Amino acid sequence: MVASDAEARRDLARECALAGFEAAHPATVVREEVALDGGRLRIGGATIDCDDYETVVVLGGGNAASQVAAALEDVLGDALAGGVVVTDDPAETERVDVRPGDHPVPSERGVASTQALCEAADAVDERTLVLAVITGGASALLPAPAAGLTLADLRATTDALLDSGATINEVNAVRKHCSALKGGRLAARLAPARVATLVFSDVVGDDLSVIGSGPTVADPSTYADALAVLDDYDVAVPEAIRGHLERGAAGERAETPGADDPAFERVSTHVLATNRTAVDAAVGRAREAGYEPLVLSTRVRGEAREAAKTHVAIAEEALATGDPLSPPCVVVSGGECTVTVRGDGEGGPNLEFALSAALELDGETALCAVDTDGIDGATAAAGAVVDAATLADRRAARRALRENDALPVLDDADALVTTGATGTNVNDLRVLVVG
Ligand SMILES: O=C(O)C(=O)CO
Repeated sequence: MVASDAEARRDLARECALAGFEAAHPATVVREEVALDGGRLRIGGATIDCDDYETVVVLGGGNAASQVAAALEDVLGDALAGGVVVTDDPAETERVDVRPGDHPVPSERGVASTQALCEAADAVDERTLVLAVITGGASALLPAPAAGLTLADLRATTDALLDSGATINEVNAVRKHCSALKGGRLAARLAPARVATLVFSDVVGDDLSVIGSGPTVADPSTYADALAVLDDYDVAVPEAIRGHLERGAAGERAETPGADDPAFERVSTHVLATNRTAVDAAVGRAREAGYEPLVLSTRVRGEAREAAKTHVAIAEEALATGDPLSPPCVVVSGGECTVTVRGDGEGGPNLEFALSAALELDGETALCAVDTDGIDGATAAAGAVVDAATLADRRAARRALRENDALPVLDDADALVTTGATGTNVNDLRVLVVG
């Protein structure tokens, strides 16, 4: 293998991934998807006449919420009166109040910020157009304990759910039924205002009622579903939570609003960016570089180290037989892999994906695996770029993988992709460059 060819493949893998980050950044997305033209607000294919409303405000939360708010300020200018968003990744804004919260476990300051959001929500009326910004992370960043519950109850429940192996749909069925805001309750609070919800999806499959626990979306799940999740996964939660859910299932608490609830009569939902946004941009960069691209799937999930082997197998097949496409080619996938933590090391799903791939790769292939929010697991890296030459000591690398300690090995190999918080969050992205 010629060293410069290998380097070019690694560079291209990284460039494709970074193109994905840029395309999914709120500044890029909002510039493309939202425009104000003579009082008419275009959001994707829909149009709302701002002149029908006295006030336009932005309310919401999520990792990317303040970046979306800043981009909306640019588009709307004086037409935007203000608003409140809660985030852990603050951007500079002029009109919208950016308040702090924490993720993935809710915090005291998140509760205070969400209280400010609720007060702003209670101040709107039918002459208000609310742009409700919901991005990944909103479930933890917008904690509003239901009556009788405390932040400590929510924190203990979040911790237990995140360790349980339950899917995000299941986790959020519980969170929605412990909240005064999630599962459509924010929409109920905002009615009769006109609400246009702007969504950045970090959920595989983009179920609107799951993204950020769907504060403005009708909720198909029930208290009984929430209890079933706790039972199916043996999740130990505080007595107050179980009691609350049991009373809800017995009909003593109001259900989250469903599709026929009048709360949603004046609510529309607009998905501005998904994993596909990043995947398409990565494909575009590959094409520019003269490589035939293939989108494998935007729904790859499961144990990261195993999914990595499947990706390597696809590259091997391409090199050996030209199926599913002939090299030089670029295979892109998205979705969200998980890690079953057994050791006590530093890593995340993308770092484990990359390390597992590096142990298998042989031949003219480079792979980049990154989290589009720039923070894989709880590390300071977005992910890594690897190839057959990345690992100097394979035994040590295998041991690191066993101990969930991918970060130091990939750092020593100078393989990390380190971007810092990217301002967006549309799940994971992997790029295989096959020479
Ligand atoms: O990230 C969150 O807040 C979710 O619950 C999924 O969008």
